Amino acid sequence: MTERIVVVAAALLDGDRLLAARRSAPPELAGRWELPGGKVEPGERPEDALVRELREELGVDAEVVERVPGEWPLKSPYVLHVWTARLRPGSPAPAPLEDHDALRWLTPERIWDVDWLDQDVPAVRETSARLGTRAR
Ligand SMILES: Nc1nc2c([nH]c(=O)n2[C@H]2C[C@H](O)[C@@H](COP(=O)(O)OP(=O)(O)OP(=O)(O)O)O2)c(=O)[nH]1
Repeated sequence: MTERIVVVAAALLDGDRLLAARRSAPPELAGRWELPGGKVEPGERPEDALVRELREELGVDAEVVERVPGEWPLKSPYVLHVWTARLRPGSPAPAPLEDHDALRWLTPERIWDVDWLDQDVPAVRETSARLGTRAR
């Protein structure tokens, strides 16, 4: 059985707005939008991996809030886990430092304005449904 590797991604929130990031690489993913994050390293807690990735990729100081239940398959052997997160007080604003060339804060009604990676669509749908439910 192939070992599966977890990619942790953030539903980074500012109030009801969600951050979307446009990939700049590799070529097959470039130009499409994703939830920022990356691979969990061996022995690393997923929450720590996410905080590390958000610092490296966006230059932010973030805290993880909670896991969005579910697991979505990516290109084998990767699977996607999503956690909600928010910026800590005093954090710099996100900037596309690595892997991305554009960022957008999306309000709930704008969530489908960007061209999400196909494999991210179910994860974004589940995340936005849960956020919508909680807000009501
Ligand atoms: N971060 C992230 N990666 C995703 C998403 N959807 C998706 O298919 N991927 C893929 C792209 C990559 O093949 C893999 C993780 O990529 P990554 O490039 O962000 O991870 P990383 O920073 O740890 O990678 P590396 O450059 O250090 O190897 O998962 C998503 O929403 N967020």
